[in-house]
Amino acid sequence: MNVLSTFFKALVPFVVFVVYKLVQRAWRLHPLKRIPGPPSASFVTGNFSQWFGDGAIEFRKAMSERYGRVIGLNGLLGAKILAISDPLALQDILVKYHVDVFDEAKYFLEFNRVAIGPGLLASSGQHHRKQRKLLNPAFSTANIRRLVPTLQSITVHLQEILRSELGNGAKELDMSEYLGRLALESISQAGMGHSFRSLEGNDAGYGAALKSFVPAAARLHVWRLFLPYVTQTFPPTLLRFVAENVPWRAVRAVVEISDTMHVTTKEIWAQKKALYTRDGDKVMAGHGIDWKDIMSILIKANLEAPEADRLPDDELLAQMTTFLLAGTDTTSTALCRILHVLALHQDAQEKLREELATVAGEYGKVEHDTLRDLPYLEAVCRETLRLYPPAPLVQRDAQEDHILPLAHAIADVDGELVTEIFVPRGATVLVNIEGVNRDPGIWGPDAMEWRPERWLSPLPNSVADARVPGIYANTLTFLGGTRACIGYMFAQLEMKVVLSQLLSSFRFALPEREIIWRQGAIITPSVKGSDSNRPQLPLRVTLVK
Ligand code: HEM
Repeated sequence: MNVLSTFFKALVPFVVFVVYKLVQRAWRLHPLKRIPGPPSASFVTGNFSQWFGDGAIEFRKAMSERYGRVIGLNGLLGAKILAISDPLALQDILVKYHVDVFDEAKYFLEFNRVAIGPGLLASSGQHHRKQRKLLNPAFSTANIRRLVPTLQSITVHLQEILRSELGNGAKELDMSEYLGRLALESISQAGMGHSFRSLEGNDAGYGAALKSFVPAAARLHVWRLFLPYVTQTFPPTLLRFVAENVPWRAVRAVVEISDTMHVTTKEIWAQKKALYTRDGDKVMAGHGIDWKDIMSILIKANLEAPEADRLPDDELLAQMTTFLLAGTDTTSTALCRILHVLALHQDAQEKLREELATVAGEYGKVEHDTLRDLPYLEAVCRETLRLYPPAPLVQRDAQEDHILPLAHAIADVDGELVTEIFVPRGATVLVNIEGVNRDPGIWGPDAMEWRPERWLSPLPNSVADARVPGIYANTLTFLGGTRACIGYMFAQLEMKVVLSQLLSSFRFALPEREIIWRQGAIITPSVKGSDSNRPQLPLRVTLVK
């Protein structure tokens, strides 16, 4: 108890220091007040709850329509924030000045370092580049392609589970639950060559920890902002002791979850590394381990890399949980969205099924190259990921003063046209992924419509002219620049494998209850009126005759 009371006493000057820093920051960000945006809803949290809380999806849409490509929002304690979808400004933020000026927020990196370990989501600048240099080749087309049989057999397993649920009739099934389990099984087998038996509904250990990580982290949302100050001020052993004993369930939950994930990945890692170090390439042939997975590829790549490019074990180990965290809910919610739109657009669902029927084998399996080249499947995936990006925003913080150029002039609060914006050091910019993907100036007047056909004929010139700095289909869904999604090819492949097999076997239709979409860390499906935080996508499922 003594340690705790000393800690809380030491906290007083610390809190004063933090408040001073916040006020100083709000003052420095004063120039951003010239950018028009909605009035603040609260002095303490500004527009945060409107932008990220219930009703956020509609609020953001209304703000983009009203204020356009640069929106001046209110953040914590009156600090100004910009939400940006101007492609030229985004070139600066994501590509040109990413390493020197605009990086992930410090609190985000620090929280991930403490909770997940020193992986991609915890590293910045040149160090982040070094990690990507070693990791990128593991996600090459050739390596991802070798994972097709793994993904297909996981989907066959799901097909069998759904068939036995249905018997001979139709049934309402929560597809979010099944797709969540499938996404976890896919990334754990592809990422670590390990099954957590998620499809069987195994809800213990690593799988459970992974599922509860994001909600647990979200409960600490505002408090996470102070973490960089806390870790700079107090030694790690004291912080660990406090975190384990503090009467605050959310903190203790994060500690427990983080320990479970760390211990599990470490065991799998140690086993594989020992085998590889002993037997080298010969090990690929056996030991009952699937050596096609990303972890095995990385163990080999790291041991063979020149000394200067190698990463320490703890950094490689942390990537495993990073991949699983970043690749599970994003992919499952994207798949949920596709099934939902196909349930809304039965004609499109039928057209896709017809395209698949010409090429699908047993269980609806399609060869990799054929799957990649199916035009309507590609169009459905692109259009859904354009209109409904699972992660609609990401945050970047300016490390230095910077002048952002704009492709399209905006009027400031006095109605004066400006073609560049002064962004002071410490300012937060939100990369408005959704804003870019839905911009009628880029996509045309039907930008808000779900119309896969747009991808089957040449896109308007405005799409190429906009020079969106994204890695996927002129959108920002998987972002762009050095921090672009490392798993984007894997995610696309997984989505196509799953869709081809599920649509060959099942029809999906809307339930009686209304499905709505909610903003959390990512956008997830729910049922109107439900107070559950768990994603839900009840669809009426029938067997295809
Ligand atoms: C439809 C599915 C997916 C979407 C929409 C998506 C989207 C994104 C976005 C927007 C970012 C940038 C985040 C930021 O900078 O703050 C990102 C980063 C990342 N994604 Fe994905 N992702 C998906 C699937 C995956 C998969 C399957 C993996 C598995 C490996 C993955 C691994 C990562 C990692 C590790 C990063 C951090 C990259 C870095 O900082 O260098 N993602 N993703």
